[in-house]
Amino acid sequence: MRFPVKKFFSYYKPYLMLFLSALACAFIVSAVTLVFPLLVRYITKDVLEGDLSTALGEVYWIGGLMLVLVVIQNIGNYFVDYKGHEVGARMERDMRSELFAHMQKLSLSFYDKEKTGQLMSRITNDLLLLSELYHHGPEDYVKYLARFIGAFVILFFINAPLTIAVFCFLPFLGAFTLYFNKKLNKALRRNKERIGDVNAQVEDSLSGIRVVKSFANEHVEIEKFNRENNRFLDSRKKTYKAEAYFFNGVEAFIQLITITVIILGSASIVNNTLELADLITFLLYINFMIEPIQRLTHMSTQFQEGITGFQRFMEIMNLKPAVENKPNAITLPEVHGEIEFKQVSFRYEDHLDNVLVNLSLRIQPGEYVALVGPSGVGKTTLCSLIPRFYDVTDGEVLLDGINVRDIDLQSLRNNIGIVQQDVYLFAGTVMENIRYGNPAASDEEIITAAKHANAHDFIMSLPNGYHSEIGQRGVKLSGGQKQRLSIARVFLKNPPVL
Ligand SMILES: Nc1ncnc2c1ncn2[C@@H]1O[C@H](COP(=O)(O)OP(=O)(O)OP(=O)(O)O)[C@@H](O)[C@H]1O
Repeated sequence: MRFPVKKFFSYYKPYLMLFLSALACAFIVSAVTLVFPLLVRYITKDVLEGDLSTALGEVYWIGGLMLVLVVIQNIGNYFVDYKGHEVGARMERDMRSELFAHMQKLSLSFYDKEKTGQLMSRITNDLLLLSELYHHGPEDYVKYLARFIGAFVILFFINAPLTIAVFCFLPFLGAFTLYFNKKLNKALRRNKERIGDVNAQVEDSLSGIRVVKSFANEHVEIEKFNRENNRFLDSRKKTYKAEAYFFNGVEAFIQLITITVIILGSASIVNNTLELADLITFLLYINFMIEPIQRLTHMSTQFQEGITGFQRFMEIMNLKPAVENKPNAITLPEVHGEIEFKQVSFRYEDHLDNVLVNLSLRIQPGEYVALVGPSGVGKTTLCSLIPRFYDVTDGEVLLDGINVRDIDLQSLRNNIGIVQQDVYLFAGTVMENIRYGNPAASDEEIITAAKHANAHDFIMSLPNGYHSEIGQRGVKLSGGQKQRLSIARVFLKNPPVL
């Protein structure tokens, strides 16, 4: 996949002014920092080696100036830390909302394949790291590039040969960094997949906690979890190994540069081509040149983490829902409810066998139909084709004579109600769960729907009646009670096709 540069930067757009202000502050802070060694040089070279009777007064002045610079630096850093992070957090919020909205649009065939825990990991961890890159990345580049270039220019004017000697190390350091970047990218990507697996395992084990307990299989779940947890550890160990090589390699380069400066600088003093004050300044500025390179390692890790997070984000964003609206899809007028299957064949995936083959069936409005057959023969599958949870492989499904593929999805599904075999209720109150069938319904309508579903009596016996909390997935209700609520939910929707 080519890296979508335009898309990557598009998330800055709403916060451009704030972001640019933070960048400007980062630049000012760096520029101010560069002044300090120059002031030290001025004191050691010009003030203390000049007329000592006026020296102290001048030192006080310079000290005062340094204080002012410190204040500017701190205000700038405060703005960068606070507003810079805010920009990153806002972008992260936007992307998370976009990703969640996109996931909601993806078809069931996508969820058949993906693990919920993995998806949760993408939407939480990955974006967190990406937001770090979004605000720290450019800030760090501006900050350290300004320091690096500033220090290089100043050092060049102080002593060109010594500066060039230092500079000669940098291409090697660059090549070294590039080599490890690739390794780290791979390692960080693997880490993300592994933590996703851990999440998926937690999600699976905890969702099925009742089954786990009924089989007294806690040890099995612990074993499965530990397997994933250890795989994550192994993956992180590999990352740390690569990082340790990388960080220490860079450290060695830095020490080599410092030693070179000390030796060459001392030799230059002996040869009278450099003054001691200049060597001190040199050593002070060397840090300004080295620090960006030192940070480069951190920045490249941050960069890799952010970029892999973005790539994983785009992998989902680039997925098109398998079932989509056609251009100019029809919004249904009043629906009578005639359903026709015309020589329908269906398989869940290309490599799987057909579940339905050449099936034809017509259901008249007002007709009740029961499909009877062995388990797994395709009864649920057949029902799933009417609201287009999946599209037929061959043939067509018609609602009131219109191919369901030509109907606007929202309009189609608004006219169909389904009580699933596996009842799913949301955490919340009884009232909220029934209202899910029609968010605009009044309390009276909800109570009527509950009465029709034979749920009113048991609801009234709950401690808070319709306002009773039913727990995660309705755990506080019996199986039959859950089914009645889900029937009430569909009655409230009152669709032409049930
Ligand atoms: N999401 C899916 N992906 C792949 N295969 C599936 C999927 N859902 C169902 N199947 C397969 O399709 C076949 C038909 O399943 P379906 O759920 O329609 O059966 P059913 O007749 O409703 O069974 P039951 O009476 O047991 O509920 C089964 O062999 C099943 O394994």
